Amino acid sequence: MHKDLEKVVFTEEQIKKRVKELGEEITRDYDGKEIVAVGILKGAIVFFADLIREIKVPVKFDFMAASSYGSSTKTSGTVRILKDIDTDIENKHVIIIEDIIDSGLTLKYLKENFEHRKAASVKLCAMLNKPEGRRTDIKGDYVGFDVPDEFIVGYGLDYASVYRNIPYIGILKKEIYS
Ligand SMILES: O=P(O)(O)OC[C@H]1O[C@H](OP(=O)(O)OP(=O)(O)O)[C@H](O)[C@@H]1O
Ligand code: HPA
Ligand SMILES: [Mg+2]
Repeated sequence: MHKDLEKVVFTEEQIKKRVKELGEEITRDYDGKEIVAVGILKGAIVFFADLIREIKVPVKFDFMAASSYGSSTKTSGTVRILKDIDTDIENKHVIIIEDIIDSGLTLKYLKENFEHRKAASVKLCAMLNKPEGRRTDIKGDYVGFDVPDEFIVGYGLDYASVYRNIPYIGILKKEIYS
């Protein structure tokens, strides 16, 4: 285990199995349709790359960069769009792909933004969900695992831009950020 982690919460094997199941569920739900998968940079990139290979209907990729945490473990409360998609999503079936739903502020903002662009449907897919962090009523349509109310890193999730390349998911030691 990485020396800065307090605990591993999901191993590489558990992640792989769950991602495959999510891909199968999405494949069933979108039978006969084409998906526009929008990955939210940077955190979602690892999950995005794994998930789209488990989806067996046609998938177009796009990316949006949003940031609300900066170098903190608490949300700033303001979602900044740093890069927009370049696909016209009008009448398209969009799945927004995220690493984690915590306060829910990022996804609430993005979902409303996408609906204004007249997508045929907008669903939310997140590898992790932290129910105790929630500050809005947003809910994921496809969720990998629930995590405890701790600061999580690995599998794309960072603290101050570090730890994204850890291939499993763990709890960061409090002494690292307090
Ligand atoms: O539900 P919320 O409280 O809004 O938190 C979730 C969002 O916060 C993190 O992104 P961050 O802003 O840290 O940017 P990053 O993806 O580049 O790390 C994470 O990747 C989600 O996008
Ligand atoms: O627990 C978390 N870890 C990393 N990034 C995050 N963004 C929201 N919550 C988290
Ligand atoms: Mg993010």
